[in-house]
Order: sequence, then structure tokens, then C-alpha cells
Amino acid sequence: MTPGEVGLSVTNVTDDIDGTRILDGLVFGAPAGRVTALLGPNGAGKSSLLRVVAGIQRPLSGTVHFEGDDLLAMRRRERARRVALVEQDATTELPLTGRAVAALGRTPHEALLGGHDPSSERHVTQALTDAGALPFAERELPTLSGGERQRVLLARALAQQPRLLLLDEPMNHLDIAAQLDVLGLLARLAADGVTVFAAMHDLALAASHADHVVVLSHGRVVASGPTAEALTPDLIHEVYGVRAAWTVNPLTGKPLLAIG
Ligand SMILES: Nc1ncnc2c1ncn2[C@@H]1O[C@H](COP(=O)(O)OP(=O)(O)OP(=O)(O)O)[C@@H](O)[C@H]1O
Repeated sequence: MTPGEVGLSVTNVTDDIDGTRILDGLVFGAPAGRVTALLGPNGAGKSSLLRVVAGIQRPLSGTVHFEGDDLLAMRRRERARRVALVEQDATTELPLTGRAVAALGRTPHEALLGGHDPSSERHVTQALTDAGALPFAERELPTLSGGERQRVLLARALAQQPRLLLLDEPMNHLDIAAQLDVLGLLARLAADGVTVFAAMHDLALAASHADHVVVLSHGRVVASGPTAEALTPDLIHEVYGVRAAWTVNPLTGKPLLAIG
């Protein structure tokens, strides 16, 4: 698939939880080999949508295609070879080392009848390195700080070698340098052909690092498109009730979204 073509395609996705409509007729596309930020206020439905796309939560109706294939109709193992999700504050009480957690990402690629794959260890070490988690590889997960755990969970997703990487607030727990580090990694993954779809809260960081945005409000898509076109000050005011203006970042010379 050529970068920029629609990679992820969501059509008429609707879902309820306990009789309440959480996702309401969502229709949007996210370009292949690009970083798309999923934005929206608390409770807008971002995590729910990511869980639907990842195949964890089956929607009431609608379809989800990736690179032309129906993700919801796929067997779980096949889907796991294509799609990885880094959940928000995933369970972290497992007494497993960082390396063991990252190695879980290899499961969908392992032979069903066992057998050692010699390349697996190499993929795990590479994933730990790319996610900046190598220093924590031999430490048990419950002993790690929030930001360190976040990097290990990212390593697990990278070890999965997904074509579609879903992330739920990947910058959560990370200091600003680490946030920029992860955003740089997401851009490199996208340049390598991975479609990245990440829920984010920091509008300014999303504005400067995402190629494309999808904005949810009350379970509906209220904007979707290339970042500078879709993320207008009016839209931001309507959705978040704050003022915003596009300006130029004096450090980088690139567009900067100022929030006031
Ligand atoms: N298990 C559940 N039971 C009841 N309501 C739920 C459940 N999970 C989510 N919801 C509700 O669904 C709506 C969407 O939640 P979701 O977590 O998808 O939003 P979000 O955009 O990810 O929010 P945040 O930015 O706060 O993480 C919210 O109103 C939430 O209260």
C-alpha cells in the first residue's frame, strides 16, 4: 500500500455500553504509513474506539478495514500479526521482567506447535532498544516507574511487528523529553510503513507531530483530515471550550498550535 492512501477505514461504527451510546456512527479513514492522532475530551470515546479497532470490543454495528482486509472478521491470531494496541495504564502487577513482557509480543508469530524461533530474541532486543526500554529489560514490571513501564509496554507492541499500531495516550507518564522521544519513534515507524493511530490529550504536541487527526466528541467524529486543515481554532473552541491559534514555532520554524 502506498503511504498516504487510506490504511485504516472505519465505517458506521456504533457501540453501546450498559445501554448508553458510546460510539455513534463513526466514519473516517487514517492514512497508511502516517501518524494519525485521535483527539477529543475525556469520555469522548477514544479508548472505546481503539478497543473496537483492536478487535477487543465488538461493536453493535459497523466495519473496520485495514489495508483492505476486514479486521473484525479476522481470526484473533491473524489480527495480532497485523495490529498491536498499547492500552492506557495496562495491568502491571505481573512479576515479569521487561524482556519477558516484550517477548509476549512475539506470541502471534510463533509456530502453533512450539519450536524455537532464533530470530525472536533479536526482535525482542530490537523492540526494547527502539522503545528505550533496554535499561529495564531485566527488572520486574511492578518495580518500574510509570514512564518506564510505558516504554516496556511499547516494546511489547513493537515486538509484535504490527502494520497498524494503536496507542492509548502513549505519552502518559512520560517526561517532556521522553514524550518527544516517543513521538520521534512514531514518526520513524510511520516512515517505515507502519500506520500509527494514537489517542492523545496534548493538542499542541498532536498538532506538531501528527500528519492527520480524527476528533471525537460525545462518541461522534466532529473533524477528520490533515492536521492543519482539520484542527481549526473554531473546532477546538467548539470541542474543548478553549481558545487556540496557529502560529510558528520559533525553535523549529514549523506550525505551532498555541492554546490559551
Ligand atoms: N465499562 C464501562 N461501563 C460504563 N461506561 C463506560 C465503560 N467504559 C467506558 N464507559 C463510558 O464510555 C464513554 C467513553 O469512554 P472512553 O474511555 O472510551 O473515553 P475516552 O475518550 O478514552 O476518555 P479519556 O480521555 O477520559 O480516557 C465514557 O462516558 C465512559 O464513562
